[in-house]
Amino acid sequence: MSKKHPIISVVGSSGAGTSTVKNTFDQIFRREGIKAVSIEGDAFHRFNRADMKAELENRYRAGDQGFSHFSFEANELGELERVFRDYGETGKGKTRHYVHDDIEAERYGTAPGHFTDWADFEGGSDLLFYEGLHGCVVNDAVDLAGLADLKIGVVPVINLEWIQKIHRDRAQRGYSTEAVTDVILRRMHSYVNCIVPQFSQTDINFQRVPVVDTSNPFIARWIPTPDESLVVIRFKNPRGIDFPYLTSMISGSWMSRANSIVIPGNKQDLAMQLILTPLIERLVREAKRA
Ligand SMILES: Nc1ncnc2c1ncn2[C@@H]1O[C@H](COP(=O)(O)OP(=O)(O)O)[C@@H](O)[C@H]1O
Ligand SMILES: O=C(COP(=O)(O)O)[C@H](O)[C@H](O)COP(=O)(O)O
Repeated sequence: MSKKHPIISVVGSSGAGTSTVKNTFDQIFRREGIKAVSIEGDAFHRFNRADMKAELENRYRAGDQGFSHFSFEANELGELERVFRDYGETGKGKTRHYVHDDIEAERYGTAPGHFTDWADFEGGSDLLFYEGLHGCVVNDAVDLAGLADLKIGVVPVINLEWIQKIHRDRAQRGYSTEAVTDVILRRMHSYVNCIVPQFSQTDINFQRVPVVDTSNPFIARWIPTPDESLVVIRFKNPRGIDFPYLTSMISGSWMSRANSIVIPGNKQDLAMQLILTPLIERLVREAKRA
């Protein structure tokens, strides 16, 4: 846990919505005058696209059906832990970008399926913001959750997550529904063993639940909209959370458990601002005092 240089870690599976949630954090940082440096989790993949394809084929031939981008050994988690630890101690560190598609290729000047060079974080930041697949991993080799000061899970119910991934990968990455379905199936073992356990480490989970039929996510013509969903917000430690304030400020919200509030899907942005702003402000205030 770093105080002088706090770390916020937002974790979610592929297609869960962590990049989308980053937009809300950016709004809070902008409004509060907070300078954040950020890491996209894909930057710590171990292989580029071609090498990953070869690694997958080798492992399949060796009988390892469970290997995928979600697997610990497909990512440089030891390196990520070093970046978290160094940042927590010094406010310094480095990252890179994994280029998924032509838009990102244009932005970073690197071909899709490849990494940009490592680059140091800008100096003078107030905090480090991580969003991606593995920011709260705790296993025999690393304890990333222990180094993050605020841990957020983005965990839509699985049928919705699959709809979101299929639509995003078709629209932005040029994959077919069949190809994305194959990736979903292939990643099931590592999803259960590497991604899901993190959501027990997080401080707050945002779970979007559609209130329209998603029985067959592989034929959904569009992603259920915020108006077509609810969001369950669960607090690992509800002490200190002003639930009466939240339910009074978020119309249509209610408490489903002593540590969980349910809100209309179109109030997620408002809820995140109301909940996260004071938590982020406190992290930065304590950092300045440290
Ligand atoms: N709260 C939401 N409501 C509606 N669509 C969403 C929501 N969050 C994410 N999406 C959509 O789901 C897809 C995946 O989101 P993205 O942020 O790219 O996921 P990730 O970065 O976790 O892989 C995108 O098409 C995005 O627009
Ligand atoms: O799924 C993820 C996680 O990222 P996200 O959360 O953005 O989905 C991988 O980064 C891509 O699948 C890389 O594979 P590819 O080389 O096929 O892009």
